[in-house]
Amino acid sequence: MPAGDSAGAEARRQLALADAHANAAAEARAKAARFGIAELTERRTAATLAPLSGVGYHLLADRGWPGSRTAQVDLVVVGPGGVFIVDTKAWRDVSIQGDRVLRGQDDVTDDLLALADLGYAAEAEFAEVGLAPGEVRPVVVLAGRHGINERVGPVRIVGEKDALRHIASHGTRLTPAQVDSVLARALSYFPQVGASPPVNVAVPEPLVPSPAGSFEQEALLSEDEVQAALLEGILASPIEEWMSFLHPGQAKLVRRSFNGPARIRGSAGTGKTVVGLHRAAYLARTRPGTVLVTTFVRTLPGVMRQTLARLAPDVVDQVEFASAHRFALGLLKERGVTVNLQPQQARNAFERAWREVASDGALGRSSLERRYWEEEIDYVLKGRGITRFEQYADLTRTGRRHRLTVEQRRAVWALFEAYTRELRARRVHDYQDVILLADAELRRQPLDRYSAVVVDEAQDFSCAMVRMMHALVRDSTDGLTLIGDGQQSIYPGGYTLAEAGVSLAGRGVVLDINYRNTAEILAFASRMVDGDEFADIEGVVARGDVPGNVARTGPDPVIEQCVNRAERDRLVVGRVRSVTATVGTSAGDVGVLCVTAKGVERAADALRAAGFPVVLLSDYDGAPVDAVKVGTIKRAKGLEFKQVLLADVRADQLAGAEPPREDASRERWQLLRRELYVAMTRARDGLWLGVI
Ligand SMILES: Nc1ncnc2c1ncn2[C@@H]1O[C@H](COP(=O)(O)OP(=O)(O)OP(=O)(O)O)[C@@H](O)[C@H]1O
Repeated sequence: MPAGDSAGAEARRQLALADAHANAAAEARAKAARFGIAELTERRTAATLAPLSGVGYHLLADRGWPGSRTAQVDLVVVGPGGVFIVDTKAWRDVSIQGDRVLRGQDDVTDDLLALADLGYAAEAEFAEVGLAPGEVRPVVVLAGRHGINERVGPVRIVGEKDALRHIASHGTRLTPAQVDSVLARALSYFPQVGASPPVNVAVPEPLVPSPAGSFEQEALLSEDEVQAALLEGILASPIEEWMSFLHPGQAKLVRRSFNGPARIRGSAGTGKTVVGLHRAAYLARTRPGTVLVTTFVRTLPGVMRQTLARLAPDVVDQVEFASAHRFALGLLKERGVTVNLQPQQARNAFERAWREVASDGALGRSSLERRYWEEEIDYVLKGRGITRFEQYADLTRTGRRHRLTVEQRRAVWALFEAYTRELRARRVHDYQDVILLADAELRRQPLDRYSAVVVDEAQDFSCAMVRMMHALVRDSTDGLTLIGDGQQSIYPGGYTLAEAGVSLAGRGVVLDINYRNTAEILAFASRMVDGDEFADIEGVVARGDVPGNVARTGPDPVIEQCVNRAERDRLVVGRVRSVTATVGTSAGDVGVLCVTAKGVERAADALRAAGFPVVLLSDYDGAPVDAVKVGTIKRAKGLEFKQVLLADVRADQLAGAEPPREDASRERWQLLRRELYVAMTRARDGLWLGVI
């Protein structure tokens, strides 16, 4: 080969090599630019959030993405406000429209899905130590942006300048010990990332330029802004422990999926409502639509709403709270169905029907009081929505101890017909009619508004109420959660879920740690229901759940024997005075509970006369108020107080008293004892009974 040819070939080879190097360099530069931007923005986010470490937060940077060999999590922040999984995005022309995120014209919502998925997985991981699911928050920080604070699905999107305030604003939700336990879990869950792989190119090792100088440019937040944001968080009123940190069993139950209606039960104070509220928040966060939380007592939903507003402020607007009747009335109004609820006129209608067809007949002559027959119609017939005698003729009257003859059933039916005629003639409805109308309306035209329904104190619901709630979600996955305790049933009659068309098929969970009462209070209260058998909604005769664990101890309950009512009033006032004199108990921590409305009136008058602020439970909406709460036991369902006083108990109603022999009286006696059990188990620290 001529010399000129060889020189030419070498020149081309060198040129080709130069091109290859140039291409490699261009590629490396482009890659470096991408990483450089990411590094820069991530560092800026870390720098922005760094002041949080002064108030108890830990910032874990560049941790491995669990389950991935290469992906990284920019920043995991663990502190008093919970866990924040932070991903920084250098997205410029980004806009948020409803539940979608757009970059220019492109929909990039799916880019957030990986972070959302990581959030779900991390929730499960941290539930193992008891962290409530809502305390794990995926956050996207938009580099260079400010004035943004939006939520897309479970992901919060904030501007770079808003990130510090956002995290600090969660205040103190975890104690230092809980932060430590979550941190330990985070350190193992988000693994440390190893060194980067060596640069693999056939060129001399490139010199890595120092991070872009612009990093130190203008501070994102001024010193004052940082201080203000941190202070706001520190001053935020602390939440109660169980709002963020649960028993691991509870935390896992909150997230557990059931492929149809499910039931959570457990004796008083075992955290059923707590789990129900967390579950409502969790369901609201993880699926579109509204979650309905419902219960029987009219005022309880308001109280629960107040609690959820502190527990899960991010989703409280996606959860609707309504008593069964409030819900039914709302539905009927929405559908244009006329309903005229007039409880007093309904009572008059019953009175008249009784006089006309029953007082001189089989019912009037029986040994049972009129009230028994009234309840038969109210709970056994209308509570189920029975409309034909054949349905009643051989009905198993669950929970009704007294057997009825065929003649008596016929007489009940005649009374029922007469009562119904009277109601129609007056154009009025009773409480049960409201539910039956709504139930019928839902059958006529279903309602698809709710993704889930959580029923608390489900044992108070009638069969028709359960059917109505079930109709809202049918057998959908996690649609219906019934929470309750048959031992706390205080209304006559019963039914089985099968009658309501609901099948649990084994989807039941029992909670068995009592968090509320001292062992002394619980032991005392349990004597009220010792050996009590009741008809459980799952169709079995149940004995009541007994908690396996009661964590706290305290003084024995106090029983004061009073000679008359005036003395009892004085002693009630004296007891309230002495418990509110102790450190840590104020008027708002005291509940004075009565069996009768008259008792409520007396106690409230006596306390007011002694200068105590009083709020009646019938007016209480859960907003913190430093006044003694006074009300009937029925109104106190689901509530709790540090100190409870029972102000109108009779000696013969207390433990040790012999149950009556006659079936109907025995049934009533047991209902009353369960009511007293409910009242006593409202007490966290102290229980007092004024007995005549
Ligand atoms: N994991 C927990 N850690 C600490 N306290 C808890 C926990 N779970 C529940 N509690 C406390 O126990 C109390 C009782 O819980 P909750 O009201 O949910 O019980 P419940 O089973 O619904 O009671 P009831 O049936 O008697 O109304 C709560 O107010 C809370 O103070």
